[in-house]
Amino acid sequence: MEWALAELLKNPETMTAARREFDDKFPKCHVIKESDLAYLPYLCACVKETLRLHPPAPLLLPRRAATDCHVMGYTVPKAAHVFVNVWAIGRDPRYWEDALSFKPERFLVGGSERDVDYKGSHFEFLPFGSGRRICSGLPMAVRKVQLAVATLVHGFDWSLPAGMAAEELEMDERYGVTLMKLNPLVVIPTPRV
Ligand code: HEM
Repeated sequence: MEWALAELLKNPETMTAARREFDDKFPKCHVIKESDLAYLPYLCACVKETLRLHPPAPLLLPRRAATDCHVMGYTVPKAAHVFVNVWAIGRDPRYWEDALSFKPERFLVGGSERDVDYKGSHFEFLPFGSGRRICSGLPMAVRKVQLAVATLVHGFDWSLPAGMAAEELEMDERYGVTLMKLNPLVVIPTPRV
């Protein structure tokens, strides 16, 4: 959620587009419910784009090779620990157009990645992993994050601390088991409803 808000603030045209989507479909005093998410494809694409650039588990969970195997010309010996760097895959320009830019529309109808979902069968996008150890909380996690981001975006105007321009907002990462912002996001909310 922190990364999503940071990206929306850093790319104000995406915040405006997400807002417009709400305002076109719901009255200002509307309290967003889970069932409303079906009408907010742009907001859902913002969450997807956030998870592409900032996967909370950047190396998934470690795997251990059950047998010697050969993958793309490399030999992986039996019992080797294997880490899948989904952070790097999500930013790889071989798989993503304009890979480092925050462009939610790539996941929408007409976008280059419109059919990519969370289920682990599109190997260029694996924020929840893949295969038999895929995140078992996936359906709940996606809905809850979408709902929380939607509520924050719809419910408040967000501004940066005095004098800070959107382009100055740093996106440095603290690398670890989970991928966090190096410096926590500082923003000023003003209720809209
Ligand atoms: C945005 C939120 C979340 C993200 C990005 C996420 C991501 C992940 C990832 C990448 C894995 C490892 C998958 C793999 O190595 O293939 C995982 C495993 C797991 N996650 Fe999540 N997760 C999230 C939320 C949740 C929630 C809310 C729950 C529980 C309600 C949950 C339960 C689990 C469990 C139990 C596993 C281990 C599955 C296994 O090893 O069989 N996760 N998650």
